[in-house]
Amino acid sequence: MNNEEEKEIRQEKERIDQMIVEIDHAIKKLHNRGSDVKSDALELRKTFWQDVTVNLDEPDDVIETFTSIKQQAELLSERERSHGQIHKRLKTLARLKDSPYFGRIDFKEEGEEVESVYLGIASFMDRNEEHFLIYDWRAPISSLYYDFPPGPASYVTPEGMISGEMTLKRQFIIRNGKMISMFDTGITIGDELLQEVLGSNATTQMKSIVATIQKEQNRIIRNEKSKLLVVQGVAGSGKTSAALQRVAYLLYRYRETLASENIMLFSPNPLFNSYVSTVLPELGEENMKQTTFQEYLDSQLGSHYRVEDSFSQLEFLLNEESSAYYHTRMASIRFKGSLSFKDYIDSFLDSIHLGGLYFKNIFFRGRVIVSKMDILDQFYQLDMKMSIANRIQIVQDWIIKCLRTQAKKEQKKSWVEEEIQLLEKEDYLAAFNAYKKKHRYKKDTFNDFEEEKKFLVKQVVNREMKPLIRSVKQLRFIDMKKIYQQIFTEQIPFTQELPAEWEQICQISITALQKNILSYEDATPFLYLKERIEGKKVNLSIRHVFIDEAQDYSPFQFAYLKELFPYSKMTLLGDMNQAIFLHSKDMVNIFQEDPDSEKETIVLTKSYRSTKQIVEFTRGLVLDGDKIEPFNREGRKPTLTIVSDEQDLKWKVLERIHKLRHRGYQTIAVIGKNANEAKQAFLALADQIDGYLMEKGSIHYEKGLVFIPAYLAKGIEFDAVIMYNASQKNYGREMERELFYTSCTRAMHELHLYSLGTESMFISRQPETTYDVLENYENMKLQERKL
Ligand SMILES: Nc1ncnc2c1ncn2[C@@H]1O[C@H](COP(=O)(O)OP(=O)(O)OP(=O)(O)O)[C@@H](O)[C@H]1O
Repeated sequence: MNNEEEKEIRQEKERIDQMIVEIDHAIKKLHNRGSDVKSDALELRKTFWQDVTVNLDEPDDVIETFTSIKQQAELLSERERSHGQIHKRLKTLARLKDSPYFGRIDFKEEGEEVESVYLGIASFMDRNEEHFLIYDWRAPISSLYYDFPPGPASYVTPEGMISGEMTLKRQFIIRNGKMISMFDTGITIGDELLQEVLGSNATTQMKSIVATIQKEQNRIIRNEKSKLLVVQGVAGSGKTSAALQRVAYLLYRYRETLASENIMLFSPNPLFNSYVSTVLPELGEENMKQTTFQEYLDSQLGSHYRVEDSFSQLEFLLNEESSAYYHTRMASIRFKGSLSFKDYIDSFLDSIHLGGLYFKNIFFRGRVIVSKMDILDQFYQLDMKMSIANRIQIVQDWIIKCLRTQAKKEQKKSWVEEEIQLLEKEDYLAAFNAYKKKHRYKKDTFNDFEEEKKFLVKQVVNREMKPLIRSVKQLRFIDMKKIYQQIFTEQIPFTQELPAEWEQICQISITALQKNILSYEDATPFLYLKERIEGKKVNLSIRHVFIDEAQDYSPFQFAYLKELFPYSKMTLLGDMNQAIFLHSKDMVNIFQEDPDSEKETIVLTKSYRSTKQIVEFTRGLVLDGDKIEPFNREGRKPTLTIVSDEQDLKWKVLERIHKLRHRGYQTIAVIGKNANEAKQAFLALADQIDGYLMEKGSIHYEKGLVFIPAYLAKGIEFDAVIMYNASQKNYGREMERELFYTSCTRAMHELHLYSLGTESMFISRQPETTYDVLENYENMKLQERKL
């Protein structure tokens, strides 16, 4: 190191020390303000009722009282809000104190002096609030750091483009307020830093990547224009990372108008939800709303139908090949996920304008009081030009009117008298309280016996009628199951071709519906039809929707989501090579070009997660793998161990786990092809070693050894992956390629494949140089030859 370099390091260290002093000062100041605001809020809460005038004598007084309470409540909530903001800022300052910044650029804007810009997770100003000591990584000027090497550079601000020259680009690793290392970088954002970050151990929670965002990823993060942003990225290319930093960016860029509750992330499973949940808080932002598509389906349909989940569908496809209706179901899944099926339902909807809706009788105390035929007549009497949903609305009002008329009639019936006699004391008291409320608490007793009786009669009838009215309001009088069933029983005029297996598809669909089962492939079409009849559901509060693992959505599901969030921008992230669900393969998928002019596609080809050796192996597993570029991080080659029986498998895997632990790896996954295999592996090893079994209900995972089915490992990563049985018997079908690839690409540092008998064709077709064959292999081959 020369003198100049030493001097630079010293100066940077001094600056960090100064920065810590400044941050400490800001923390102290804010702390004092926080205490004042907190005691203000506490005081306000204590004296809340002293400062409002409560007078309910006259209507005017009531209004005045109301206004005074409202004012007081607003004052209190304003104090509490600012206390919340102070608390949030204090947390950010604590993070800045630990690591004030991670980058520096010196930029000379045309015609200006050189300015040193330090980048951190949040901005920080000097005591006079005149200069930025640290710039937020999301500030317009910060994009220089991600987009350019030293040399000519420019960035976009709301006022226009600013050009100039970057004279220095530097990176820091600062922990506990002390500089650990510093590098000046060239073309990309420091290989050194990225090497260091990627070389560390996997964690059970995803980390933020703001210090090392790559140029292509930055395009995703800062994209503001596209209504539909499609990110196609290879495994481990940072799709999820980019999505989460994009959320943080949007929250910063539109902080006046956009809040975290206006952003929704659809993730592949609940485990993934918890995996990503710490990234935004780490960046000082609140988490966006998170859900899974399954959760959404369950919330809409789960209370009335047995909705099959996506994993059960996948398990069927993986395990039930011998089932009599396997091929029919495959065809059914394909067709029901397609836009043709959506068109088919639309044709059906056109036909039921004229006839074919089904309703249910409405019963009251065991008698039909509004018959399904009457409802049907009422519906079809209405003007055909009105939409179905509008007509349903009118019919609903009509039924409620009928129920109200019926309620009046019921009041005169003898059962009401009997019920009154049987009223429990509590029921009577409840009725009396309702009476008092109705008379604005001005009456302490019923006026006379007649009045009491009249009131109780009404109460008793209303009590019985209420649930009925509620269910009419929920449109439960529509017989949705029967209506949907017609899709499979009626001849529907349709110009496109139906699948060759249509007849059998109809049969299996009807059988399931009769058992009240909505298979996963039926759930979205059913919901679509239901909403077309009942009135479309749209969500207006969500402004940005993110769909991770988007390749696993069928075109039908995607079209449904687009209609559900008509005013949202969408970001889709996916990788066709990880399309584990049948409907997402070999058919038009949501990534394929469509003439949507507002759509922008960004392709990520570099894989950051795994070592170069693992990527060199995994890219051979997929068809267009030569486009996958490994990040240059060295590691061990993947290994293949062929074993002859279950016992051998158990001991070899156990030995491997011990070795991995010895090397310091803390998250190790034994990945099974399905839930059953993961469980078997767990049971086989449970008496020898501590580990967790992850099942589809699991919502988080801990450091250590996990046994997990491949589909649950989607989106997450481990230090080392052990594939429990990568045999040809287990992975011998072309349709299992993506599942195999997904499992292997979960590994960051080591990948070990075990095979009970001959290894899968996905392995044997790989160049031999990409993996090491261990132990028994030669013996096995010899035996095979002898046989
Ligand atoms: N720019 C980056 N700097 C540091 N780490 C990065 C960067 N980009 C990606 N990574 C790391 O690479 C790993 C994979 O990232 P991520 O999970 O976002 O990829 P993905 O494309 O969603 O993967 P998959 O589709 O395989 O689930 C993570 O550990 C992430 O932290």
